[in-house]
Amino acid sequence: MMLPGEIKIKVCGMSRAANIAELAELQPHYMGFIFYPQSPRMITPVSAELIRYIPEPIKTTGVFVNEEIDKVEAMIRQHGLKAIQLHGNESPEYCKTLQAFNVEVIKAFGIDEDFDFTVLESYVDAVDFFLFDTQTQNYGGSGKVFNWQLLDRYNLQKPYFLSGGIDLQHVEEIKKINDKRLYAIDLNSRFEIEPGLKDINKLQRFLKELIEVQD
Ligand SMILES: O=C(O)c1ccccc1NCC(=O)[C@H](O)[C@H](O)COP(=O)(O)O
Repeated sequence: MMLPGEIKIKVCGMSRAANIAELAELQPHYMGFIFYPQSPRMITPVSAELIRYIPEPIKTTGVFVNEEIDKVEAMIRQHGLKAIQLHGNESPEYCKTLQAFNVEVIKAFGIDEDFDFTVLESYVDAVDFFLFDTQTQNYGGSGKVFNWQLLDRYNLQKPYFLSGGIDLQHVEEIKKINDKRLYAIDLNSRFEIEPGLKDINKLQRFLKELIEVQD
C-alpha cells in the first residue's frame, strides 16, 4: 500500500523479525526500534541485525533514552540507522552532535498542562523534528493521549510528529488538525497484540482510513 505524500507515518517499537518484514511491505515512512533496555519493546540482538536490510525509503529510527553518545553512534554505524529519536533529558548540544552523524534527529517531549514550550527554543537549531508525546512517569509507549489543544501554545516553525496513544478512532480528529507543521503521526502500543508485536491488519486499516481522509 502506497502512503499519501502529505502526512508521514511512523510505526514504533518493532521487535520481531517476521513482524518487521510484514510491516516493511506497508512502507511506513519511519520504522522505530527501541534501544532502551527497560522498555518491553527493546529490540532483540537478532532482530536488530535485520534493520540494515529494511529497504529505503523507510527511515529506520533508533529510539534512545539518555544513552551514552558513543553507544548511539555505534548503533547508527552498526545498523545503518537513518534517524534517531531521543526520549530522555538530552541537551541541544547532544542533539547537535548526533546531527553530525548524518541522521535525522527527532527530540521527544512529554506534553501536559505544565509543559513550558519555551524550552523548545534552544533545540530549534539542533534537531530536525520535535515529537510531542504524552507526559507520564515513564519515557514513552504509554498508550495515553494528551490534550492536543495544548499545541495551540506551540509557536515555533519546526515540524513535529504527533504521538501518544494514537488509535484507529483518532483518524477523524487528525483530519481536522489544520497545522502545516504536523509532519508525521507516530503509532505504537494501540496497534499491538503484545508489546513489540504489531497488529498489521489494524495498521493497514489506519493507513487506509487516513488515505481516504486525505484524498
Ligand atoms: O515504546 C516504548 O516502550 C518506549 C520506551 C521508552 C522510550 C520511548 C518509547 N517509545 C517511543 C515512541 O515513539 C512511542 O511511539 C511513543 O512514546 C508513543 O507511544 P504510544 O503512547 O504507545 O502510542
